[in-house]
Amino acid sequence: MLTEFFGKELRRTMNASECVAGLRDGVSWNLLVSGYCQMGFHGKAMEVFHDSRVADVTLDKFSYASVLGVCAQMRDVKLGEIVHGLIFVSGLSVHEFLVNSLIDMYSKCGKVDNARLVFESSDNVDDVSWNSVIAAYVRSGFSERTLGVLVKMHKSGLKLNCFALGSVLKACSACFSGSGEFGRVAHGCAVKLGLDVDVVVGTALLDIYKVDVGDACNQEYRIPESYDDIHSGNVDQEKRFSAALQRYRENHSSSSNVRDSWENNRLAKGMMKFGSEKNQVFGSSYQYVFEEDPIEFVKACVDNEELFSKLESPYAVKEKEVQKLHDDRKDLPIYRLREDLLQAVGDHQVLIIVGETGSGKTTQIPQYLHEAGYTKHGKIGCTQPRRVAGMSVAARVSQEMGVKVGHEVGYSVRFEDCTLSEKTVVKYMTDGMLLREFLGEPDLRSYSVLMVDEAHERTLSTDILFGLVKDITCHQSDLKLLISSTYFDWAPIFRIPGRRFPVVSYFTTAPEANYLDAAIVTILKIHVTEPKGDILVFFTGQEEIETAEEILKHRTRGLGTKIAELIICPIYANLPTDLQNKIFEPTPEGARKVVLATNIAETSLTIDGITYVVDTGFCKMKSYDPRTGMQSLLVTPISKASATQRLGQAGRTGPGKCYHLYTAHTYHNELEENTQPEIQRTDLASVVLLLKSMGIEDVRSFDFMDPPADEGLCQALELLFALNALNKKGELTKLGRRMAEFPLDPMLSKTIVASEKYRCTEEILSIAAICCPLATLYFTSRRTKRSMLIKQG
Ligand SMILES: Nc1ncnc2c1ncn2[C@@H]1O[C@H](COP(=O)(O)OP(=O)(O)OP(=O)(O)O)[C@@H](O)[C@H]1O
Repeated sequence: MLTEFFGKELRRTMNASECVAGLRDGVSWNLLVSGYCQMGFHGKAMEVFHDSRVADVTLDKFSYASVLGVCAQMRDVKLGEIVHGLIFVSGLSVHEFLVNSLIDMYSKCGKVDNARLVFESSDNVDDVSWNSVIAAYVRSGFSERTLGVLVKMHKSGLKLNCFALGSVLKACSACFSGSGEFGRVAHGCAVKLGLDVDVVVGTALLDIYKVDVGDACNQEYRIPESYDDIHSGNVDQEKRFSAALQRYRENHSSSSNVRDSWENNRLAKGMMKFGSEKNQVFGSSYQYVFEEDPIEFVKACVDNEELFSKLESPYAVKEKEVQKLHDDRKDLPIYRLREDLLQAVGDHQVLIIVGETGSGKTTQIPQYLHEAGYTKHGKIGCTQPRRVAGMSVAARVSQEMGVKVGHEVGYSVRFEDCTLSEKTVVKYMTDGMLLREFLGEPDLRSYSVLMVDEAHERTLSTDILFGLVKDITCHQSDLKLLISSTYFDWAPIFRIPGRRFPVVSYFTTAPEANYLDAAIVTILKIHVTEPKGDILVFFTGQEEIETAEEILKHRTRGLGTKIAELIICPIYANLPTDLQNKIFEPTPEGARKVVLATNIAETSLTIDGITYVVDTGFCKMKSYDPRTGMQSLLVTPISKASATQRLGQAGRTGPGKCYHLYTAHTYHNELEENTQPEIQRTDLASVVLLLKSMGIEDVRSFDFMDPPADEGLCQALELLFALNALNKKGELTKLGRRMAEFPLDPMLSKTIVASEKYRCTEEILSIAAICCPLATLYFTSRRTKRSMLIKQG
């Protein structure tokens, strides 16, 4: 009734968007989709179907079946594949009802192999499925395969319907030219099932016998005489079947063996003869026997002439690349403000720069300053909270400047210094590395500009840096300090409005119970339904990333060639650099890359081609309990600032979409504005040791942006005293100075220094490397190891 009502309503309005505007629940969407399909308004049906996806409504199996019907009628296999993907993702592919619709759609669109795959990979097939796949084979002219399915079906005890039987008989006539036992079997079946009186079946039978009459080699088929009681008009099934069998037995003795006849038939088909049949062929006659299913070949390379005509000179390619980089730089929102920015930097010693993520702060500002001559009297240093960001930004900037990484543009991260002291003028580094430089060069004389990037992340090192550089700028008027962040307002602010590419944000309608599952479903949904573009997904850590990788591999393997290839690239801090770099490799044509990342990929990292971002809404955060002295990593909801950063990753190299796996209500009401500064949730012993080694005696009066709790500071002082790093007066001891040289927890530093005395330094170094929380040792998870062992048997 409702459908009817909707039908009338549709007829009246004929405007999907009007109807959609009023839709509230899944039932209405389903009615509307089915209604349009049934009434033959295919365009409208597809419009509503598309709108339902935008509204993130999951349709029911009937709607999907209707849409598949439309795809079949429109022969639109691309759309059919998308619907197939949606069905798979929504877990509806177990319904035999939809299996049959899929087989039908693929067969009508000429994708018989896909139809077969659906049929073979489904556990829930019924006689309709068998009949559908037979019809698919016949439609595509695969006569032998048809008969193969028929035999299997017969063995499974399932019944043919009249359409499928008609198809089978057609296949017999096409395949065997009337020579086969299959034809007789099929005819026998028709009689037994009472289907030989059906118009479709009858016509097919006539076809078989027509072929027979024309075939001089095979005289074995004859139309069975009437075996019904003509006078009474009764149809006697038993009699029909025994009559058909009798004919079969009569002819069987004279006929050649079925297998022989089949082989002869195949041989005759596969034999290629040259010249006229009557003429003598010179030399011995060659026979070429072709395989049943020809192997398809693809041209590996164009011929030389074609190749040379297409080949561009390497110089032309290089020029094009340079031109593109040049054009890309001009497209950035910051480009219009270049002169104003230089003016502002000239006018103010400290400047806060506020701009959307991806507007060009990190890559462009150091270049503008270099071009304006700021590097004549010192370097430009730019700090990053993470090493991978420091390395990749340096690579990008050196590319844009047309120089080698490590020469004019370099980077310095823990364990890797890629700079030349006499040549490097633009230096990207982690904030921790700049802190280390303070130890050797307390006034930072070698720098003319310092840019503290991503300051809103409030890492421990960034906070300490602030206190130190603020102090230096008071005495050194020629050192410029730029702070890139939306967080601060204690200095003049320079704003860069606009984002290079738009990003559409989506929230879930209800909270997700399991964000890992939700992320997997979202990835698969994007993969099968959305246009070209790579995906970046944020998880909290290595273990989660590995689990997601395993599940994704398992699920996509199950889909075989039905979907495009999905290349999975994990990235987390402990992954070796060469494996981390895989995320930057270009995605091959026709495939899609999905980067599974921790918040390592949240800032300053541009992965070319990322169009979709999936934000799970959580991250792992360091937490410290001063009472127990225990440090731990806790899974915590991210801040709004983090969510904005994550979203920004989708619009760096093109327009994008960001799927937040939490509700808009959660975003507006439950997420903190900013991440809590690390200094307030960490063990302060190493901070105090570092400050002491820099000559800051009264640590409590240091200009912290957000001072840590007194309790934490006292505990840190006590620990350093217990380790003999400080004396009774709170001054740094000789041992303390040596300990401060190590970028480690003071307890580990003390252990290493003490190992000298006990002559076990080598062993202690190994132990310290394992204990260090940021150890670059690469562990595979227990799960991966277990699966490797299972594979090895
Ligand atoms: N490796 C790269 N490949 C392609 N494009 C890049 C690359 N690095 C940077 N870009 C381009 O330069 C733009 C500016 O990047 P940049 O890191 O300077 O932005 P930002 O304003 O500092 O953002 P954020 O605050 O998130 O670091 C990017 O949006 C992107 O279009």
